[in-house]
Amino acid sequence: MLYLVHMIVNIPATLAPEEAARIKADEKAYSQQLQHAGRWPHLWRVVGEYANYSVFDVDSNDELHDTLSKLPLFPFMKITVTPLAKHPSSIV
Ligand SMILES: O=C(O)C[C@H]1C=CC(=O)O1
Repeated sequence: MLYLVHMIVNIPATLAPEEAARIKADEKAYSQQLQHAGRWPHLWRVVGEYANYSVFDVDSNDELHDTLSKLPLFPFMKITVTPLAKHPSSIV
């Protein structure tokens, strides 16, 4: 199942810079692990924003929720999920 996910990151200024850097490094490692596993096939930066549009390829709503809630930046994100279905005119 494919899901379009919009993530907006808002790290509070009160978080220590070293802690923010550690969380971002953990986030990068976790996201690359999911990308290598084929679970996160698209990750695109929104130009001019600390935000991304991603496509996740997972088996269920529960798996997506579990995956997203384990993101190290999850406590600092606003996430919007759009489930995707095959378009009848699509040739792929
Ligand atoms: O930078 C972001 O958009 C947030 C998050 C998504 C992947 C990653 O490494 O960080």
